[in-house]
Amino acid sequence: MSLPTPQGKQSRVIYLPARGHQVVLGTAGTGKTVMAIFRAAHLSNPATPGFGRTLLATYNRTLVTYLNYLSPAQQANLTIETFGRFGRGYLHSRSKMRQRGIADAFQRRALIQQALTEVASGYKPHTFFDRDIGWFEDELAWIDGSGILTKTDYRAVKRRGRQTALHDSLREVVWKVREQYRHARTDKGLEYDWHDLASTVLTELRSDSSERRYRHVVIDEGQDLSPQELRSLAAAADPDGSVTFFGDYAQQIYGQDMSWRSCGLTVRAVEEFKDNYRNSTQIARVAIALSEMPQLRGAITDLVEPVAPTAAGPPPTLVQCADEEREIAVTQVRAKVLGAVGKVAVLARTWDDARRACRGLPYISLNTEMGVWHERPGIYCGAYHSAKGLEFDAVILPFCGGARMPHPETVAAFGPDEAATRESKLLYVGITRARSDLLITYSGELSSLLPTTAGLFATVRA
Ligand SMILES: Nc1ncnc2c1ncn2[C@@H]1O[C@H](COP(=O)(O)OP(=O)(O)OP(=O)(O)O)[C@@H](O)[C@H]1O
Repeated sequence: MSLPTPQGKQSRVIYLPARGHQVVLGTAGTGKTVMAIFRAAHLSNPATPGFGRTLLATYNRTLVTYLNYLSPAQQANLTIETFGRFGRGYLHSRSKMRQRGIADAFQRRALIQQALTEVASGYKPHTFFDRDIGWFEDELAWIDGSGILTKTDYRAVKRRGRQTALHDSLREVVWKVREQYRHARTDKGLEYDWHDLASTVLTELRSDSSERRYRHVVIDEGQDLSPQELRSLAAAADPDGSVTFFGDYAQQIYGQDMSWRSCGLTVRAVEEFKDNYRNSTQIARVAIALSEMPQLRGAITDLVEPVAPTAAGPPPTLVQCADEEREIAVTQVRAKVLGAVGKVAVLARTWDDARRACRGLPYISLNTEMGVWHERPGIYCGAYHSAKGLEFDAVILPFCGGARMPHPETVAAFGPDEAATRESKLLYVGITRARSDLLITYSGELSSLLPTTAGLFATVRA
């Protein structure tokens, strides 16, 4: 795989000082991942003054597979891994991690549900307890990801990103659920889950005066790591080394006014990438129109239409179908055609829907078990969130009717406004994965989250 030649600001970012903290921001397709790889290769190269062992960290395993594929050559000094793997390995090296000591997502959900039922039994019936379990999972993840360790701090903190503040008495309840959940989890021999691992990693690193394994840490897709994970990574780098954060801050889920300093980074200036090298002009226009819709206004800034060398492409197509079976048929016909000559991703809001759209097709699943990244033509299938950071020649997004987008579970958990913002960010990820072809299908009403500006799409009925 040959990486593109860095242009303009990109080259500068690779050669930023090998000491201190650096932040590089840019919207989709501006070359952050590629430059993160160049930067990590540079810092781990013995020819670089101040070189040293370098960790290139990101948030999911599919992305690690992709980064490994893109990396010019396996270098002895370079480790590419997820935050979770780094954290688990570090705690293991400090005798703070036993085999199978981390609750997986299913165990976590079941234990939170059980804790919620137990706590609710001590109160009079209240609609708060009827909230979707996803809301409680998300709130606990936010508490741990933010590094909130006491009830007092939780009650005092302003919950960013949430449109309606949670009443103090309800925070009391959430805290009880959290404590109950953690007791039940510990009773099962599960010391951690993937959300609270970072707090122990950070505490351990702060008291660990031994030499750091990594002189440099480079973080890709940093907006998807929690503040506590970022603090841990900053603490994991040698004080004489460097930390370089690449991310799309505009899409950060932990709130936009989270300061770098509070994430453990001391940053003097922020580098920004503005040129989109991935999407055709037509696809970028759809993404821009989406970012300007009320539910995302202000959340995604400075998105720009691509500059050369990206060519113009065919108009994105919006297909109105009689029903979902018809959507599947259209998706499959187009996936076969596009997948014969390039990489096509069929992405849906949930894994179930993605698999349903691809049933019977020969496809490669974008799941975290994907051990090898393929650059050959074919059909790739996954949920929107599994495609973060990746790119394809063509993207098909089935099931974009109003009944499925926003996802009803998200609406139930967070209410219509917050759900619209969250779900639009996922749509934004899906749309911006496409280099040249984009096809969206729906049945019933079109999702209100999608832009309908005249001329954005070629519209077809099937
Ligand atoms: N200077 C360049 N010249 C040509 N192509 C480039 C250049 N920089 C990046 N690209 C290409 O643009 C595409 C997007 O790059 P990359 O995946 O690094 O972007 P990103 O900012 O990480 O995007 P996202 O945040 O959406 O995942 C890739 O195909 C990459 O090879």
